[in-house]
Amino acid sequence: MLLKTILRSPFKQIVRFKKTAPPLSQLVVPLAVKPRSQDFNVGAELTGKLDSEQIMKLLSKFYQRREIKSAAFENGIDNHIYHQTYLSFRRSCLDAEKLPVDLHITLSDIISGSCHIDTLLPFFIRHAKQVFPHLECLDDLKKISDLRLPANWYPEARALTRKVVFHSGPTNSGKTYHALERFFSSKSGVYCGPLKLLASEVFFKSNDRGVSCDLITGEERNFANENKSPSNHVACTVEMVSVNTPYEVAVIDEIQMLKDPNRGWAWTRALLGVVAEEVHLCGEAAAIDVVKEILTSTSEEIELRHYKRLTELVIEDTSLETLSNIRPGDCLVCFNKQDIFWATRQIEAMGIECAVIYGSLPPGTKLAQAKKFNDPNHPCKVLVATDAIGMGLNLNIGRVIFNSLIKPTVNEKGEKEMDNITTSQALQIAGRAGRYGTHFSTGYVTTFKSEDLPTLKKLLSQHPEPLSQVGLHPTAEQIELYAYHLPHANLSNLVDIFVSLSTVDDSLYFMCNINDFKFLADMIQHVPLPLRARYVFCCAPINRKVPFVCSMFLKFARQYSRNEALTFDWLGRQIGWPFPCPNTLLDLVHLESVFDVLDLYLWLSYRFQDLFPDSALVRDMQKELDCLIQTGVAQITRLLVNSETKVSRGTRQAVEAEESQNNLGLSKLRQSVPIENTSTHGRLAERLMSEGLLTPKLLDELRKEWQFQIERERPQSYPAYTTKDNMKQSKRTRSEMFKTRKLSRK
Ligand SMILES: Nc1ncnc2c1ncn2[C@@H]1O[C@H](COP(=O)(O)OP(=O)(O)OP(=O)(O)O)[C@@H](O)[C@H]1O
Ligand SMILES: [Mg+2]
Repeated sequence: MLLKTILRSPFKQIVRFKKTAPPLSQLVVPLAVKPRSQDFNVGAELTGKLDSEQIMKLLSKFYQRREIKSAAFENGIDNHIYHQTYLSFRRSCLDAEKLPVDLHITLSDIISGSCHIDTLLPFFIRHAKQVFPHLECLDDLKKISDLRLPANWYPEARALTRKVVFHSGPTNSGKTYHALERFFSSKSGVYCGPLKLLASEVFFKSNDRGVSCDLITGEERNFANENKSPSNHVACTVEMVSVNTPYEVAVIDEIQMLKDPNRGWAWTRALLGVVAEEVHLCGEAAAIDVVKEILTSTSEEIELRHYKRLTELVIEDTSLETLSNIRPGDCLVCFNKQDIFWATRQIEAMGIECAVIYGSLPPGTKLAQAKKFNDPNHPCKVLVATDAIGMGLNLNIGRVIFNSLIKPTVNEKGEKEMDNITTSQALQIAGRAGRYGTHFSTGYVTTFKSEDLPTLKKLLSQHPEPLSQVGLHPTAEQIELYAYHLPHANLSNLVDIFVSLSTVDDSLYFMCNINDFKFLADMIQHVPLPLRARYVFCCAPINRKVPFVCSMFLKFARQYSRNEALTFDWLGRQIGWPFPCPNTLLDLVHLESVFDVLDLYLWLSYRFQDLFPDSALVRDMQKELDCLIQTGVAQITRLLVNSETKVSRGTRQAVEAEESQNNLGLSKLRQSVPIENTSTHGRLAERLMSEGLLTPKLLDELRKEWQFQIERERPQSYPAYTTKDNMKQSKRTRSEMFKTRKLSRK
């Protein structure tokens, strides 16, 4: 029971990265106050030498006084700063040789009884401002980080009264289609999408229709015109949209992403800042009210257009239960790579070819896999994917099967949660089945496990919760102004102080998660860089969980700080170019991270063209790498088998040696190694322990249950083969069944 409760129930676990924001005083780093250099001690000349013991006594008395504490508080000095200042002030008072004359005289007067101890207050506050410079400019800082009126950040958009059209409706209802029709017929337009693949799709569609359109993503500028002059139409990822270029029509897709804890700020910026006569928003009706509310600050009204789903979506009454029930047109959706690899292996063992799509695959590989799955003449008719397919690719899916309904997420407080997927996510993913225009005129959806089916039914019967807040993010200019006021604070610290002092209208807005930014800022803190360059480096969209990418990020920053060009040759040496075809899953995962490093290079090359001169060559390198990864993914079962052999043959040391050679973390290795029956528990347990979700005591109890359950549950879960012959037999039968079913559907 215990095992079931922990692993199967829709539990909610919160891992706190950041508990609650610490108070400002604990974020600011005290500065050391240098004693003044003076040739002779004027104070002593005038009033005689001071006795340290008497000074200690009077300062201690001063520190205890309630009146002094409350006066300090009025000057922005809280308990923490009060104490830190006291320690520093006492140190400098005891260094009597270097005391400022006025302080020397005042101390002497207090000791002689000719003046009250409270006379020290102005000196104490003067000292506090030296130790904590933010006290001097608190009002300025608060003003800079006043984010209550973000609409005012975009004067060019505010010079227009834009016509805003909200296309709402369920998935597959033609929202984007109708907005794009307006985009294609306009004299100039910008499409803002959530993913590179969606922006590319619009780029190709537009140019195919004879409407010249450029593609702009963080890593790519693709001009429709040969002479590289900009076209009137642009398809871009939402972060890249210009808030200075005027357009007739702007389309902002998946507008409900305004609520995204990490990227929401980009939709808010596009919504408030895009300079267009007509702004078309596409997305869930749940975003309507918040958009209306935001647009009251711009005095713009919205016109609502509602659409109905173009094909039927049926929730099946039975779950899949076993992979032998898989049929052509099925897409098994998993929320982690382990399950993807595991399921692929099992399905291919039945003689059924799979297409595989997950987030960290390069775009070319994703497209190649999608193409293979979509091609009616290709034998591959089953897709195993993460929710990376939730937005974007057009796939000929007949049925979506949720392998599980639990997905790890990071909420707006930077906390990692293991929770049931939201209604919005369930609808988005389920909505991939039976896309209009494919040969599946009805979409079907179900779960793998029967116990998940009621939850899925419930999720799909609900409407996504209305959005209450949308994301915001400090701009480079705001951080730069902070740096001007607090020149000694490092970037990560500046951002913390910014967030702590910022005022946000929390009835409508929230501050997006800045943990990734801070992580990168801390990593390159020791590298000497100008603030603007440092800020740009820290905005790089990299996955900080991949050690190889992080180490290359640091190398890029170092090379840049030395003002040395990051040439193709240099890059090749760093990453160990060229690579052979991947042989194990580790190789494949490593190639994926190398692809991300090249993406990082290209991303930086648009920001620092001089020192990243070889973007064209790197792009070619990336194409080659994409092909290698495609080859690897096409033979995923072979890679899985090779990985397993290596792991089972080798000892822990061998695995670790390979891991360090590949510059991968152990967790990555574990992630990439398929989990098979009994060993599942050991590795899963280790992972749960390392993630703090399981205690050793609990593990002990669980082990006892596992022993019992392994025997009992094995035959009911995915088909587990005991002997080779048995497996071959099952493989043949299933493959035949599959072919028959495929023919009968045709
Ligand atoms: N009126 C139409 N004529 C022809 N094709 C259409 C029409 N409406 C939609 N489609 C096609 O149907 C498919 C689904 O439409 P679309 O992508 O606009 O849906 P959506 O509501 O934006 O879905 P999602 O919420 O998943 O983004 C697309 O391939 C689109 O080209
Ligand atoms: Mg759409």
